[in-house]
Amino acid sequence: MAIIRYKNLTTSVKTLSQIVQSPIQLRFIRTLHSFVSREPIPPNFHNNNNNNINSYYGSFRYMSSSPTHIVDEEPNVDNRVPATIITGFLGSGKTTLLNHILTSQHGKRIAVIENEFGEVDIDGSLVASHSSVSEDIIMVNNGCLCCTVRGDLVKMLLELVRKKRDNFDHIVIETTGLAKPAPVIETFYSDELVSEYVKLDGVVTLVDCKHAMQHLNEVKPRFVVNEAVEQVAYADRIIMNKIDLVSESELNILTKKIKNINGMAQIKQAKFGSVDMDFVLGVGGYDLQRIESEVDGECLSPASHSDDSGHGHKGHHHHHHDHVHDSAVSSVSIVAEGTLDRDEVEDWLERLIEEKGEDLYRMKGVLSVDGSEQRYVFQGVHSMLDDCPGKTWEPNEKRINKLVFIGRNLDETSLRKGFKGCLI
Ligand SMILES: Nc1nc2c(ncn2[C@@H]2O[C@H](COP(=O)(O)OP(=O)(O)OP(=O)(O)O)[C@@H](O)[C@H]2O)c(=O)[nH]1
Repeated sequence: MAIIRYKNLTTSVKTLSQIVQSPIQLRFIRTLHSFVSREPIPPNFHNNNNNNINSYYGSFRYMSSSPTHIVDEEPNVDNRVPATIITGFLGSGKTTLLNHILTSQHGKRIAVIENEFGEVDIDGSLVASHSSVSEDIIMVNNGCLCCTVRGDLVKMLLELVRKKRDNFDHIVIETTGLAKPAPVIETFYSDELVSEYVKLDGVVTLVDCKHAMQHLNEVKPRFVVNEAVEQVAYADRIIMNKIDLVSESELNILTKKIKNINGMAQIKQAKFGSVDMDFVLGVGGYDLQRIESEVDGECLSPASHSDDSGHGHKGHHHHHHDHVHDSAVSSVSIVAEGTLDRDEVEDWLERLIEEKGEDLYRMKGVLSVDGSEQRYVFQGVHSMLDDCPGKTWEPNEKRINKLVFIGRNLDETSLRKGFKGCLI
């Protein structure tokens, strides 16, 4: 069972009565986030095949009728519809990728939520002219998805699942070039109805290889976030787009820069957003069952730490610091053999999110804890922490713990100290 904990215990206690039981028995505790008023979803919404809906905001075009979706009613099967967030700086190629998704043969019926500043939905017409027949496209024109229209996003997601669930298999949300991903991600956790019916599949960030370095290095005034950095930091998948416009050495420098910010995401280079669909759809970025393969990826594989190799893994750690530019957002990864005291781990992680939740963008880990033959798997976004037992350790398998943290002003020394304090 996956449990989502929040740092604000008072809030949790206050709202225990509002715990929602989702199809995968995910216990959800509502936080202090602002909520928008909305109509309740009728219990039989799955069977509601009404094609005449209008979105609350902006134009809505329903582009096809589709075969009836068969809903698996088995208990413990996660029937929630996956949603992918596409983000990236202005002009990085988000619409180009979206068109690629909509015209590729992946067998999925996609509902699209887009938002653009201004009155004219230029991107909407671009997408529409390219898209195949089975997409829903909703435009949000009233501002940036991450701030003013977040409530609208909730409404639209609910509207989609309530009225048109039978007509799509996946939702793709294209954010404006300036959108900060965090509030959009939080929508999937902080709104109990959304989290009950929609699961966040992953954040895909487009990087314009020609201009990214300039944006990533831009020094912002105090308390002003650098959106380009944030978009890279929150990504599960990064598409380094427009590689036709840069040299090999420029690419290498940029790749290093990106890995310094986000040592967790898988990265692919592309021209015109042309990547395999399984790189962007069905990535399971927030799926505890898949954390292990994620942290086992290139970023945390022992081979990637050639500077320390040959000394075994014990106490092995790595900090993706950018020493050229003092970017406040970076990754810290820890790879170390040993077994941890489970209570200490839970205390440590909870303390961490309580004290540093604001600055901890993402964290993931696979740990060996005492008294368990199974891996202890966790993932977190800010002050949300989600954990569950993972795969069983083989009898003679080296118990190597792998953790990765992405955040602002991460204190590597204290993270390592915290980790070591849990070792038995
Ligand atoms: N040379 C080159 N141009 C590209 C590539 N990918 C996209 N473009 C072009 O870059 C421009 C911007 O691409 P879009 O897909 O509209 O970018 P976007 O991120 O949706 O842009 P905004 O919505 O303004 O944030 C378009 O003219 C694309 O044709 C690429 O790999 N190479």
